[in-house]
Amino acid sequence: MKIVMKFGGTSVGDGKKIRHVAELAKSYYDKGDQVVLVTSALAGVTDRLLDVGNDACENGKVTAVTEFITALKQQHFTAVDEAIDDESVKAEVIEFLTTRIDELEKALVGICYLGELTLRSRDNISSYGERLAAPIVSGALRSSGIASVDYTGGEAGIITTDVFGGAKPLQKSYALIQERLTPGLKNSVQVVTGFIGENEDGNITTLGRSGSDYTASIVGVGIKADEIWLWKEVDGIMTANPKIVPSARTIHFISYQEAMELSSLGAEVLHPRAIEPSMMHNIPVRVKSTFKPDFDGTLVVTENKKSKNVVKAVSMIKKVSLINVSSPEMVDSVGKLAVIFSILANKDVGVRLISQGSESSISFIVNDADRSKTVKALKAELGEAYTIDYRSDVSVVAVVGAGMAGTPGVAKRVFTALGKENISIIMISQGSSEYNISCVVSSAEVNTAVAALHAEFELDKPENGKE
Ligand SMILES: Nc1ncnc2c1ncn2[C@@H]1O[C@H](COP(=O)(O)OP(=O)(O)O)[C@@H](O)[C@H]1O
Ligand SMILES: N[C@@H](CC(=O)OP(=O)(O)O)C(=O)O
Repeated sequence: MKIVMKFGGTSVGDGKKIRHVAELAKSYYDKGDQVVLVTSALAGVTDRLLDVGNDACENGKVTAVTEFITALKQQHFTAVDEAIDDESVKAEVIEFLTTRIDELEKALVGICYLGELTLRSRDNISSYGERLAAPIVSGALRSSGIASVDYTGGEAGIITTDVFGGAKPLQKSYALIQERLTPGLKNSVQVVTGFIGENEDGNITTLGRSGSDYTASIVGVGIKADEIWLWKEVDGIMTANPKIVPSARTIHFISYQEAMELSSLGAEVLHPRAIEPSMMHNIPVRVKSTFKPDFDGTLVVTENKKSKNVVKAVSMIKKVSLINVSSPEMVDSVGKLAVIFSILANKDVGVRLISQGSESSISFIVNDADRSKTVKALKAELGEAYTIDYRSDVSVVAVVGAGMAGTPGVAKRVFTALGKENISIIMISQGSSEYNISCVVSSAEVNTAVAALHAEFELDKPENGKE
């Protein structure tokens, strides 16, 4: 089989874990599979890179950069030591990482002096996590006796739009990936950095936070993979986040559509865009646990396997704000909603949920990070005839499943289950696909809401009576 295997930050968290990842990939390669490996940065590194970049820009402290670089070097050199046995491979990788980290230090010091961090330089800085991880993973493979080369996303052929922080691959990427990666498929395991690509001018771009799943899907389409495997610290896509609901179960089959709804409604197990390229080319995506390689995990496929459960999973979105816009001017008028949403679009604000309670008001959910610019822009542009208010203490809880479409009574069960827990629903939204019902509740109650809905739809019981 031709498989793209993606390992997230938790799976490559340190040298021991990288060694395990290399062993896993080797075991499939030795069995005759053709494997391309996509790696994320070591857990937490991307966050730290973004923090140090912002700090360099705001405070300009070169000493803080030097301290960060020392720690980063130490972390990655320790990982090399733990993951790679062969001394000459070890020396090669250390030399390469040293050059790359020096380059990063210079960029950060530059930001300190300039006091400026453009979107382009932010992408460049945040790309270093993956650009430091890939050589270690590739080195661990070489050390175990497998030929391996590592590529940045751009080197592998991922050429993107110029939207720094949220770039998308251009159509030509797929042919480029095929051309560049196919020759090495038979006799090596090639390693590609997740999360990053480059624009047509050769500048590094990023595909959005947690974008390595998306990379795997893009590479999978490029090499015409049989399956794309996303290795995680969890058993697969589960009926709820197992950290919130310990009795959550693995969903064995889920459709592309359901998986997309689930991830865009907050299930961090999958990047919302990750499914898109694989769905367009009908490549199955498997979500598997690095701790249980023999467990099949979840298979995401076209077919909507109707399960006994109308609801397949419960998810939640935290760190969001509810914005209410109301005005008598909205009654009996055409185009007012277009004006409101154009204001948001001009400020680059994505809307996560919308609900219109009456003709004179509309409510929607945006990420917390966008709240203040949204409120400011709406107030400035809509004027005094409009009332704009917001709540920042809210979260979204959603039930998702294709079985909900056309099944009466699901909404009643959602409201009753939340009511029994005394949870008041601040806003309701349902997609026209009828694949989800989402409710905005207070953040203090969202975990209870998830657990209550999980219990109401009996998601802790084996589907169709068997595991
Ligand atoms: N429905 C869900 N099923 C499985 N995991 C979920 C779900 N919702 C949220 N999660 C969380 O998503 C994370 C996915 O695993 P992780 O290995 O961290 O992925 P990656 O490293 O690729 O980002 C887990 O921490 C898990 O708690
Ligand atoms: N390292 C990037 C990309 C990524 O996909 O990471 P992870 O697979 O650990 O979610 C991020 O933190 O956003």
